[in-house]
Amino acid sequence: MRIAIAGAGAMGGRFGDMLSHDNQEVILIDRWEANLKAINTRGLIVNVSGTEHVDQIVAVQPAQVDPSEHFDLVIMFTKAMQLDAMLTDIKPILHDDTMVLTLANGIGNVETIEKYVPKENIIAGVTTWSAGLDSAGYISYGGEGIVQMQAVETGKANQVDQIVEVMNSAGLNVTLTDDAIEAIWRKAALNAVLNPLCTLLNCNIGNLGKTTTFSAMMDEILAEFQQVADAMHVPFDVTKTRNLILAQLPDEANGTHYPSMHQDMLSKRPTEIDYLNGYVARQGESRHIPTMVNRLITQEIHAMEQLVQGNH
Ligand SMILES: NC(=O)C1=CN([C@@H]2O[C@H](COP(=O)(O)OP(=O)(O)OC[C@H]3O[C@@H](n4cnc5c(N)ncnc54)[C@H](OP(=O)(O)O)[C@@H]3O)[C@@H](O)[C@H]2O)C=CC1
Ligand SMILES: CC(C)(CO)C(=O)C(=O)O
Repeated sequence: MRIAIAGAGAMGGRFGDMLSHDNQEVILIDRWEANLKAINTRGLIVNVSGTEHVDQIVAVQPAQVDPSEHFDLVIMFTKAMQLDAMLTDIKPILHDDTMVLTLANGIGNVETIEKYVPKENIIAGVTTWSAGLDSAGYISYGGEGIVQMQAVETGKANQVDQIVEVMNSAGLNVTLTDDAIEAIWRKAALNAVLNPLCTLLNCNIGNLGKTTTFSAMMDEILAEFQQVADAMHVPFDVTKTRNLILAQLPDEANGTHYPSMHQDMLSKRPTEIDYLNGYVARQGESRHIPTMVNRLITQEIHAMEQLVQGNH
């Protein structure tokens, strides 16, 4: 299967590495020139639980992709705030026979893609796989994860089934769900708990889970998600969400992982807080639903962004 991964950072690199190792035709698309140069010069260096290998995978600028090229699948793996720009850049290769999969964190990504791609060509999903971007052309990963996804509209079932088969052959643990919106909200809530708390407390997921106040902090954040989801008529099961969060704590899951938001803060790069806690805080405020916890967390992360970036 011909696959283009738009966004060659930590997750784009991990998925590209796993798919290319399963003999799929994969290219990485990215605008970050230093990343492209490193990958095309020496290969993508991949550190898997301490053991390195080099993946000779092609990485190109969006403008370098021949518009006549047809990819069976494009996986969007930019950060949420880069998604619109990347879609504009790669629009020439978004043909009628190209499926577009989004596994990025945050709420609102599907709506952004719908501006560029017919709904029946969009597959929306979430993933608990993790990866770190150590430097340009160098990623590290470990642990296990899952992918849950669903076509936004029916009509391309055969293509979706082929994509599930290819991704599972690469070991990506993919299942189809009948409610991607619920899965996206559940993952966003997971990220709204783990990502900012690990970033503010400077700890990995496992150590956060060992604190005596973790459970109370999780429940405060999730209670506001539940109220806003109810008001927006979005199915949200706080117990399933709690269980998914707790399942990340063991080392063999994501316990040793510093969430992507922590990595962004270390790299002095913008975080996705506005697509997580910030999204729920805004939606709550517009409906006169108290969302003080998520609003304060959002403000704290933005303040931290300004401090680490020197914009204060
Ligand atoms: N990391 C993780 O463990 C997980 C992440 N996710 C989600 O997946 C999506 C992608 O995340 P992730 O792969 O971690 O993101 P990364 O920040 O690692 O990479 C995404 C893109 O950011 C840009 N970028 C990264 N670093 C730099 C830099 N130093 N200078 C310039 N550009 C840079 C590149 O795009 P560009 O060329 O446009 O600059 C890159 O393709 C996000 O929505 C994230 O929340 C989901 C599950 C786990
Ligand atoms: C790995 C995981 C699940 C932890 O929140 C994630 O989604 C991230 O790092 O952004």
